Amino acid sequence: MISVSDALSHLFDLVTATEVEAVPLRQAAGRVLARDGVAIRTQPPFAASSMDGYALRQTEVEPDAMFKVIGEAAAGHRFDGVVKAGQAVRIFTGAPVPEGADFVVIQEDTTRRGDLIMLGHDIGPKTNIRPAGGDFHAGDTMDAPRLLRPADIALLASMNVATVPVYAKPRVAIIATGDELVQPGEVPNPDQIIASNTYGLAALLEQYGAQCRMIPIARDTVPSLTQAFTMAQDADLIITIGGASVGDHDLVAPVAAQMGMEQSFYKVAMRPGKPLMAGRLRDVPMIGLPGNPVSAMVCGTVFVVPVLRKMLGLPAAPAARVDLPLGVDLPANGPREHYMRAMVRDGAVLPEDNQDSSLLGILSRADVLMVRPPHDGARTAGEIIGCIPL
Ligand SMILES: Nc1nc2c(c(=O)[nH]1)N[C@H]1C(S)=C(S)[C@@H](COP(=O)(O)OP(=O)(O)OC[C@H]3O[C@@H](n4cnc5c(N)ncnc54)[C@H](O)[C@@H]3O)O[C@H]1N2
Ligand code: MOO
Repeated sequence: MISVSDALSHLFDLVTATEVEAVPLRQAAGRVLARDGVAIRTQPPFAASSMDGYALRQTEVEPDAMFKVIGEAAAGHRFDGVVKAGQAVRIFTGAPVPEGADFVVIQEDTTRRGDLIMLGHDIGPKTNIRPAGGDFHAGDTMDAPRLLRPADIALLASMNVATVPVYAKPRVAIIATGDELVQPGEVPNPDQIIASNTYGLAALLEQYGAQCRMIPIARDTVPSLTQAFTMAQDADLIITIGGASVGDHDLVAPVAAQMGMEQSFYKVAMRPGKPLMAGRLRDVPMIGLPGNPVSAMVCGTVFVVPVLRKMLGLPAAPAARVDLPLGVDLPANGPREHYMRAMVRDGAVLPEDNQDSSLLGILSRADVLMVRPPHDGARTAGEIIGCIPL
């Protein structure tokens, strides 16, 4: 058995970033920017008023000063003339500040009669002008790689980047295995159950940018599993679920081996998730997850999501953790790293009593996976422990 961190580095060695493709800005949210985004304009492109008011010369600002209004500047419509001594231009938020003016008095600080304005008494030093290029200049970049958030999309739009180079969504083929499985919505016979973790895993991976394809459930026979692997050969990553243990019907490893899989590792010192395997099947990276629903979902979170992030051009790194205080005392941990379903209440982390790896109800209720390192000693309430948010 290898450690979780060794398993993760072997997995990172199996994958590389996907191709780069160009997508319209509207489809770029949640994708990973693959090349630096370059501003093809300066924003704002001109000195712009930040308020509705009057543009004039700052040196002339004093209580009760009078100005003649000689024109108007609105957003999208500049005033073409020059503001001279004693003159002002009616201006609105977002409008270019006219030549000659270097100050905007907000309209609340003026009294207007006809084409004359008089200033009030409490005008501060703030110019109410946004300088040209205050946000960014042409040539400024958004650095890749970067997972594009909504604010990034707004910034790229403002830079006039309409087409965005992103890493292609990794195509992940998911193979559920087992005679006992039927799809949700089907009627199982008395000895059957519903395939669940396939659906949870697809949802998890798609949330992180994968494009998942569910291969029809492989039955516990060599031909059925061979057919499933063959159907998955055009994927960037093959995930199998179940059939990974040592039972007579656990055929994933033998069938993959028969088809030429180069195994990278089998078995990881973790709980749940011990019978994890990985390798390369005819050049396609493959990860074999244990069948227990919680084991598969935990391995999805701890291994597959970081692998996916690397395929999306992001740095190879384990799942992010937050440190939380323990809400209860804990006995010492055994030799395997334990990923415990836990709730967070009043800022403290409370592991569930029953950690059986078949119990999806407990996983669904959990807020975090609380991570206990191998051989971690007994802990007392209040001590800090690393947790992976779910
Ligand atoms: N003698 C031993 N037995 C087992 C060991 C061991 O070390 N020695 N390890 C146990 C551990 S830990 C795990 S985890 C499981 C892993 O088993 P498999 O990967 O071979 O998975 P299966 O046997 O196919 O299924 C286990 C369990 O999960 C259910 N299952 C499978 N696929 C799905 C699915 N897509 N959706 C919902 N449920 C699924 C399946 O019906 C079984 O109940 O092995 C232990 N045994
Ligand atoms: O590792 Mo199994 O995944 O403990 O249930």
